[in-house]
Amino acid sequence: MAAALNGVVATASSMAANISLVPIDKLLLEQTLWQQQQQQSGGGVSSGPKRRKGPKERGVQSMDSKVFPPMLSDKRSRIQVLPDETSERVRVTLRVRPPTRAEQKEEDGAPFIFLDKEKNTVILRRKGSFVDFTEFQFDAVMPATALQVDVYNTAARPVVLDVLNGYNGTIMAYGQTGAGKTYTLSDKLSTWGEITAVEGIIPRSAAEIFERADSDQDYEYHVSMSYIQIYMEQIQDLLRPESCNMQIREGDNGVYVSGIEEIQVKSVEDCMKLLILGDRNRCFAFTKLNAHSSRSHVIVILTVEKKAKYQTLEQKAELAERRRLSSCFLESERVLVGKLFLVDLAGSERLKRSGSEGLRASEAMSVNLSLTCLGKCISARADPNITHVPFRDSKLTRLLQESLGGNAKTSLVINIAPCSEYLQESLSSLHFGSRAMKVATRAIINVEEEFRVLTRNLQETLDLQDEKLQNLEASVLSKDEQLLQAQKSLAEKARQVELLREEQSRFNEKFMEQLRVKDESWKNRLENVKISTTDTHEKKIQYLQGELRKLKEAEIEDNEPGPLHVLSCGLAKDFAARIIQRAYRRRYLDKLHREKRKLEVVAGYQLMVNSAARVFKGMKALDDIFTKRHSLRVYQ
Ligand SMILES: Nc1ncnc2c1ncn2[C@@H]1O[C@H](COP(=O)(O)OP(=O)(O)OP(=O)(O)O)[C@@H](O)[C@H]1O
Repeated sequence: MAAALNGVVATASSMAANISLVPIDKLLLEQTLWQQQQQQSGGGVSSGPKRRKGPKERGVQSMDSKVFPPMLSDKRSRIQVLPDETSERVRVTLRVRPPTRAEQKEEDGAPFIFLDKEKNTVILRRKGSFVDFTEFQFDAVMPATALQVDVYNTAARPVVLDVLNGYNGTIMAYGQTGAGKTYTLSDKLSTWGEITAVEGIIPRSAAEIFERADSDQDYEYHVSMSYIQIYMEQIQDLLRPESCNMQIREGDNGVYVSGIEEIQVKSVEDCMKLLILGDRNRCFAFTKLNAHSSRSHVIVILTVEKKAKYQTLEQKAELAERRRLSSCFLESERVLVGKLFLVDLAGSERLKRSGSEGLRASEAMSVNLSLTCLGKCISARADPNITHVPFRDSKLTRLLQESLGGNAKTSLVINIAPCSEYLQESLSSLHFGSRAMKVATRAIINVEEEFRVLTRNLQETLDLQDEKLQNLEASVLSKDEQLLQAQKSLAEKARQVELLREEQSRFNEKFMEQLRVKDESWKNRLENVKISTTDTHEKKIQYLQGELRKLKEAEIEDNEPGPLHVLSCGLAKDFAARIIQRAYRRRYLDKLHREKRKLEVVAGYQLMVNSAARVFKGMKALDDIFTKRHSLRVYQ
């Protein structure tokens, strides 16, 4: 067991189902490769808001003034106080962001937010008006001049200390876009792990945890970290960005994200590296209201396991013996498992103001929708008469179910902008914070026997494997189905081929028969070609020419669709038939031509004979004439 915990720690997790065995360096390397791939192909007091029309006004104070407008010290100004100040509930801190240069110019130095750090109250007053005001009271109010460390000490530190004692804790920043939520939680992360003045709640919490763990002589700590975002209602693991659209499951210890990566961290530096790594995959965008606006809700989860240290082998042996005797688990064998959720909510935004269009508008609408749902859950939790809380209406509320009045100590930081232009948005945030203060919580220390921690983690791993197996089985089934379909279509194709073959052999038979008939008819024709030997050559030639013409005519007729075409079941067959047919014709035509030529040669000989005869005859006549003349001369 100890060996297992020494090497790679199996962390208990109600949120995370996966035991991470991934060293940070390996993860960083994998992430870089993945990104390259992506580039190639990203208390005690509570108040309800009191809206009151004061009949008079007596001056204006600066924004961070400790002095209130006199009217508010009026006894008639009513502030609700929770009936039971010691009861556990969501703690709310208000933080006002310093004005930007543009805002400073616009406001003309006229304040509209008044804070009373003594009473922890805030008043919003309409610009130029001293009549309408709204007053809220929170657990703490932090002016624009408040340092990061002050905010951490007030809003976060108590929760972090509780987490170290085995409680679940949530620190959440809420407010309109550009109000300073990200600044409050995680601004200015340095890789070397040093906490500077500007570092936000997340690095400071991690630093506190490791500082305490290092100095604790009696307990050993195992810390692991997860980082997720909810973007357009899809959960993505920011440390494994390829894992998107992750599912939320419900186990014995509440809801958790199935398959989430939990990385063991051993120092603040490790945490910083993971935060920087996760931030690279976070969705930010430029809007008119914030140049670096978060388009998703992000949650950092730090799981702290704490168990008694066993220094020596003797101590371990003694422990084993005591366990054997008592047959139950001892206090010293128990593990405290505290989980810290650090939630940077995306800011609500009015599309008109932010000028978001297209995808940016869809993101804003998705964020607004989930924030509305969060508001509804808070309202339902704040009202004891309402029994149904619509946690399931959004992924955000489903995940934060325990933080909103369940087994968790929750601290909410309400961020508002300091200018009157955003009065409505600020009012809405303050109302939200005010309602949240009425949400009671019931945090308990999460103690688990060591073996249970492992068993549960193993069970969760098994669940995950089961799920993967089921998916595999489903995919195998679908492959089987595809195979069956392919086999069916193959059989059908084979049947068609068989039919075609039969048809082809039928055609071949008919075609051969046709050829035989043709052959016969050609033979007959040739046999009918009779030339009388007594005919003159001219007559023979005429006869043969006549035959030739007939043949040509017959050929033209044959070109028209005939029985061959009817029999044909395809172009190829038709083509083949034509070729054979033509070859036959050509053969017979050649034969006829040869006959004709022979006759012509014979006719040529005849002509030569005739002319030779004529020449011979002429010569004979000449001879006769000479003979006659010679004999006359001889006998005269
Ligand atoms: N207390 C502060 N001191 C100095 N600068 C601040 C403070 N709060 C916010 N800022 C600055 O104001 C700007 C907007 O803040 P931030 O990004 O934290 O707003 P946000 O509420 O997270 O907005 P979004 O919801 O759009 O992400 C940033 O430039 C940030 O540095």
